[in-house]
Amino acid sequence: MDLVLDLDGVGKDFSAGPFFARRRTAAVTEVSLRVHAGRTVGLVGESGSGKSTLGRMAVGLLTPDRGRVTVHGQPLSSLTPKKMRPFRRTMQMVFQDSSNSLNPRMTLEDLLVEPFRAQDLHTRAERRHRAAALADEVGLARSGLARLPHEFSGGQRQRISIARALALEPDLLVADEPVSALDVSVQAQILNLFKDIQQARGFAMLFVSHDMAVVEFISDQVAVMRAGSLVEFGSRDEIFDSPREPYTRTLLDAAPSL
Ligand SMILES: Nc1ncnc2c1ncn2[C@@H]1O[C@H](COP(=O)(O)OP(=O)(O)OP(=O)(O)O)[C@@H](O)[C@H]1O
Repeated sequence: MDLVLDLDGVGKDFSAGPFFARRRTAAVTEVSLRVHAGRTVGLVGESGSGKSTLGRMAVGLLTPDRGRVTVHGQPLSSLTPKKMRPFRRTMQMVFQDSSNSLNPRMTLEDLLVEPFRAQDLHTRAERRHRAAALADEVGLARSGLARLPHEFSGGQRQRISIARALALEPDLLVADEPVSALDVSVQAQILNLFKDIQQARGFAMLFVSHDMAVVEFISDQVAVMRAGSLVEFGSRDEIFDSPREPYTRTLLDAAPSL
């Protein structure tokens, strides 16, 4: 299978504490992890375990202090800022609060055209054509293309964010708690959408969530993080049916009934 994301011993330190006693602490100590095309790795662990930091390093939004991030054979550290710009298209991220960053004055069509404009791709007519196709793909009615973000529900706004992430045909999608802010019934719809678009497009996905039920539904493999380290990695069934680590068992026991 096609290897898309290869994290090799990556780590990241942050400065913490008051100015007179500042110290560097590791948010991520040293993590190695691979994600293949068409596959989803769920990333779980308690708050502060380093999941978001790892996700940001995977798409090049944060530079690791240790180790190497390779996407489709290309080590990100070897890319100059100029080369990074077109390469960034291949790695996209969807956040819990992505929809808050939608420009409130832009229509749905403008929002879906923007990724093409930013990369200077396609003619104006072609951009509009692609915007409409993206709306279809994520289940937004074309009749809504002239509407503004506040006219959509939270779930629909997350669909808009997903469509924008898909616009440039990424090989890797990092989703950081993308359904955590949504009602449970809407969560299921958005999770199904992630599955459908992955099946259709074949991108690799790293899916960060604190919710074990969500992770069980979406993942092929599961990575468990604790205090910046990877403590367990396995297939979904291994992790959920016969976890080796007591910490993984604690997470499962703490989860509401699956
Ligand atoms: N920009 C930053 N500056 C300083 N410290 C940071 C920064 N980002 C994260 N940290 C710290 O790094 C550690 C890991 O944070 P991270 O957000 O990656 O964890 P997480 O598992 O995603 O947690 P959560 O589920 O709460 O988001 C935490 O101790 C956090 O306080």
